[in-house]
Amino acid sequence: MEGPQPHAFQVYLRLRPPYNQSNQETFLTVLPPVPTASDEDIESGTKTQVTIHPPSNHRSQKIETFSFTEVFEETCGQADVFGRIVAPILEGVLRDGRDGMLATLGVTGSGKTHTILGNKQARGMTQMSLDVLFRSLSDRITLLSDSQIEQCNDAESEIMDADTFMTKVTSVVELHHIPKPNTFPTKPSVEPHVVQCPGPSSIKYAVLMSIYEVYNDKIFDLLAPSNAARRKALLFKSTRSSGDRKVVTGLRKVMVTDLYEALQVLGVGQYQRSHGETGSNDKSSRSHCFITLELKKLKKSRLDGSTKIKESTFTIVDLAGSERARNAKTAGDRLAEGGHINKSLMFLGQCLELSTSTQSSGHTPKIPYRQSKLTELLFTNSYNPPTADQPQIAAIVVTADPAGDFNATSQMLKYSALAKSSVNPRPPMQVINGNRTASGSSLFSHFSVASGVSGSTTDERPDSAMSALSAVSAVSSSLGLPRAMLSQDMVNMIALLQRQLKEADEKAREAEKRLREAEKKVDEANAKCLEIEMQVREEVTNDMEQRIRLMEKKMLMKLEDQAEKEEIHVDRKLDMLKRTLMETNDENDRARDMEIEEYVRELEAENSSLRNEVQALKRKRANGDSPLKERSLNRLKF
Ligand SMILES: Nc1ncnc2c1ncn2[C@@H]1O[C@H](COP(=O)(O)OP(=O)(O)OP(=O)(O)O)[C@@H](O)[C@H]1O
Repeated sequence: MEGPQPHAFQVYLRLRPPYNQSNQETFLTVLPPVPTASDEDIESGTKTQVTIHPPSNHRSQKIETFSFTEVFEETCGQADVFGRIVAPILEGVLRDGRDGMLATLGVTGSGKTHTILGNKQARGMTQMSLDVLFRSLSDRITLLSDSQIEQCNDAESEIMDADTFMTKVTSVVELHHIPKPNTFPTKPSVEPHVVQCPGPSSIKYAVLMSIYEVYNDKIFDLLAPSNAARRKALLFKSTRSSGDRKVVTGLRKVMVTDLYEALQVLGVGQYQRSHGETGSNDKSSRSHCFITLELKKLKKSRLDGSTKIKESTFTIVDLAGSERARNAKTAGDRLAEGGHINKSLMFLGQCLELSTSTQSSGHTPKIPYRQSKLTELLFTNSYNPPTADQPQIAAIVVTADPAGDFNATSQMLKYSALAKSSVNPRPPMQVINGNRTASGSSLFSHFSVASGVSGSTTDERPDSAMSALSAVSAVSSSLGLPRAMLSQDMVNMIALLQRQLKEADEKAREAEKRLREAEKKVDEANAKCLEIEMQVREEVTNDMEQRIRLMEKKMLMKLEDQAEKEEIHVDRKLDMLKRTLMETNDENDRARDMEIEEYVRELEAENSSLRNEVQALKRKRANGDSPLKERSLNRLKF
């Protein structure tokens, strides 16, 4: 079954300031507002184009120009980006009940996360959006009742208020990772952007916040904490109310009622997001993160008291950055993650390229967004399909580092720009006799322009055939002389030069055609290389996973073996101990027996001496001696 028609995006370019203030060489130049832009744009000075100049040692010296909805230069701050891009989207979500989406796309380290989440000093688009949202809704904010939850939840979501959520997560999420109010940056201010929500004050709003990530092409809930190894991937499917549009099911959604609660939930989501250190960024996002704010507009019917719920969603997406394994210096898990990231971004590139060419050409080709979870989510899930009276409001901010990786940045601009053109600069021609005087050079440039000798590959060039007559006129006016003052020799020479120029022009065109063909082949070869790189990455990943499983199995067997040996060893030791104990017991018994024998012997000796004594006494009595008397006499002796 065919899904809904995917949408197209407004595409902005944001350049990041240099990493350090030293004079780094940059390859991007922002062009002044162009006359082809609307009058309004020229007045407000909106810049929409950049050119990219390859480094001098690069294979191709083609200078390319890319057009965007607007280009934000290095000096633009978070407030500028918010005011120009995000505030209008929020206005559409809050005031008109439309769905909106904001995503950042770029090479790793180019400033995607900085734009979306800011840093310790400055807020990002998410914090500023939440601030505007709660300021605008102020006392209209409410919680959904149980029956309302049932009414609007058919995606198996687990909906709860912020207090319940915080008590559930504090046992899992380390407490110091949950932000405290005094740790939130409050700048830049969002003062001018409060939106007036239409309708009577009886209309209430509930805000549901969910955060999930696409990691290795699987969707994981970032608000449902669980052990990384046992994380359960969520399903992306159609539900009763979503029709043929798929939605992420089984998400935990938190009803937030103020900025503080929302920022705490955001903190938990960020704590659980997959990050890693790469050679290009010390805290690189290893997943695509989706922050979703669902606005439920509750309107009570005066007739039957029932509540009508209208929904609009604002989705903020922080995409992981594309990277070259060589630059990112990744290995193992990081390399496999990088493979998945690059693959999903390659599919996104294809879809974007097709959707922007659709915008400029007017026809609607099929966009292959079903190739990955990321493109499916970005192109269909984040909001309801557009209709004639409800066009989508979706923006992609492409972030670029003008002093970063030239190849990766140029590739990124190529597939995200709304329009592009290129110029192949040629080595400058020598003026006859090498005398390049001021008038000589202006004469030359006049020839070049008049005869269409420029490197442009666009269709600006007029027909290269120029009559000798007009060439003579052009030269005479360039020299500021009347035509009649030019000698016949000069006229002949101009005609000759003009013919040579025409031939050179044809040769140049031919060479240019061949160059374009060669470039096309190089592009195709690059795409093929990328595809092969993806395949190899996948094979390496699978191979590695298999090896790890095998190693785990071997290790397990070794451990079991070791445990068995340990057991036998312990048994033996026990036996020995028992024996020793028994032997010790025997020795003790023997000692005790000897003691008893000794004691018995002593007793027997005493017994026999007593018996002797008794015998002696008996004998004395028999002799008439009284032993008692003898004793008394003995006593008297003392
Ligand atoms: N416009 C900017 N102004 C000031 N600092 C910036 C800007 N953009 C990026 N940075 C800083 O550069 C560093 C890298 O930026 P960030 O993490 O946003 O890159 P990223 O594109 O999200 O990278 P990855 O894809 O690897 O996650 C951060 O320290 C960030 O604060």
